[in-house]
Amino acid sequence: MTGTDERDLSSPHAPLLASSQVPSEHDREHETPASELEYSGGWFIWALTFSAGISGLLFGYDTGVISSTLVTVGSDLSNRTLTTLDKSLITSCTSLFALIASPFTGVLADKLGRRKVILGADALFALGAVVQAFTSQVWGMILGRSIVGLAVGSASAVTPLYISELAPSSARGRLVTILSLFITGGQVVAYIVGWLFSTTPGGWRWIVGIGAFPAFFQLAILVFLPETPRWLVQAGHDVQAKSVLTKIYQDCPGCEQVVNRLVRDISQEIEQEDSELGQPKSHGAKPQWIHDALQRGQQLLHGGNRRALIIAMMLQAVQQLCGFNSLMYFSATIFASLSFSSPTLTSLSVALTNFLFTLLAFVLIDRIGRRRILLYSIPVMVIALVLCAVSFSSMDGAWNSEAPTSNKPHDNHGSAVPLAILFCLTIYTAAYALGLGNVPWQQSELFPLNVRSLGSALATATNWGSNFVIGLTFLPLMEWISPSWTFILYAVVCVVGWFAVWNIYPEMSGLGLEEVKGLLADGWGVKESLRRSRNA
Ligand SMILES: O[C@H]1[C@H](O)[C@@H](O)[C@H](O)[C@@H](O)[C@H]1O
Repeated sequence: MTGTDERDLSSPHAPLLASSQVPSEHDREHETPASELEYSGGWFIWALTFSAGISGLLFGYDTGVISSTLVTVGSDLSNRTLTTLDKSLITSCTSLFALIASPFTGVLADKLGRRKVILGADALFALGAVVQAFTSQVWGMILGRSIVGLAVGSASAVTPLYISELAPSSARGRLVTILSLFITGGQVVAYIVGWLFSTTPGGWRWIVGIGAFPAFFQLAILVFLPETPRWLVQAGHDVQAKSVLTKIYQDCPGCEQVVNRLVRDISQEIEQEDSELGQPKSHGAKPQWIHDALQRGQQLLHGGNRRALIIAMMLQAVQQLCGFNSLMYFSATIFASLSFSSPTLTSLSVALTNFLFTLLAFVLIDRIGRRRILLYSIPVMVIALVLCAVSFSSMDGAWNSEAPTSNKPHDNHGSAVPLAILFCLTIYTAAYALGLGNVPWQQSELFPLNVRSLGSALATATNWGSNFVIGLTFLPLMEWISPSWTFILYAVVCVVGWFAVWNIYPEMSGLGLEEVKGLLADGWGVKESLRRSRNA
């Protein structure tokens, strides 16, 4: 770092622009706020989003791949057929380690930068894939899946943060949705690869090992990707921040003004946060980064930050507790029980629907808005779940998740009920993909810069905690309270989620990241956000 092109780190929030560059009052009045620009970003930001989105592909691939792995592994591990306990541990250790990794990711992303955490996640993705592909023991598989869990946890926390901090506000929704497209696309690829290798002896080693390739690819290209301007300003690298922003806004009319305005907004936000805090430094006992992390934790629990955290955690909890991943992990089991001739192919239809409707969400999200898309789509999920429950209740025989294929508890050949269930689950998946599947990943936009990565990380931990609960409880619930009541339970979660969204989730579409703070400062900001979006 050279003294001439960087701010003095000892006063990290000193005025950002050299005095000759500081605009006059008159200039400021005529500057266009970045949030009011109809600018969807040039090739640079799209290239960055696609490169970062590979993390989403890995996340989707590694979570989607488990169902086919479990059914093709045979007795290759520890020379025995997998027990139910083996299967549960192999499946759930990934969510558990993702849950453990995500809060630490927040601290690391602040200390080292967003980009380095993505690099670290890639290394873990590759290592986890290699360990799984070469192991011949059950514990080796659990170890590999746990390493992948650490990778998934950190990638899922840091990548939306990275993309939303780079994105121009009018395209932010769409750019973050690209991540969901990569996740759901990764799941489709995992189902297809699983199906292709299902009859090859030892094919499961390929299924899990293939996950290493995108990780290596991303590792190679990430070297060329920049850090986010917001992190750079916070770390005192202002000139680099400006040059990244200049590339992002290069095709935008009045680019220089917009960039100046943005840099000043970010730096003012940091200054204000520091002055609210009084910037006490750590003395003695605790290292500075622990001190900073604790301080951020305290800040997160106050006022608007606490509201942002509640919204982000609520959305992530509803995304998982609505039960969607029970389909992702066990749809083949469900369809086998319903006597479909090719359960894996039938479950591929769920993954495909999820992907295609995420694509539709990508087109619609910035136009319709996050809040509205949720308020429209969740009721459709409720209706589909209730109809699914009614269909299940009209079937004979009790559910048996231990041996759904051999015992065929539901002998329904010739009945229309399995098709009705497939139809309801497809509608449920489509509505989920339009709203809940992707909106919660817009979480970073809710938080001001100083608590953004910690807040996003805690929301991501909520996602993985709830994912773990669903993965662990779905099959027992189907047996204990019946399929109908299980789906009714998910419908109740959706209803509760709908009311929570209605009451506390303001419309974020089109707001600049620096404006959101004001919205949540004195309340949930729902009315104010609706007023603004009507006027926009
Ligand atoms: O956004 C994603 C997506 O909807 C996936 O299909 C699902 O498996 C994940 O849990 C979720 O976080």
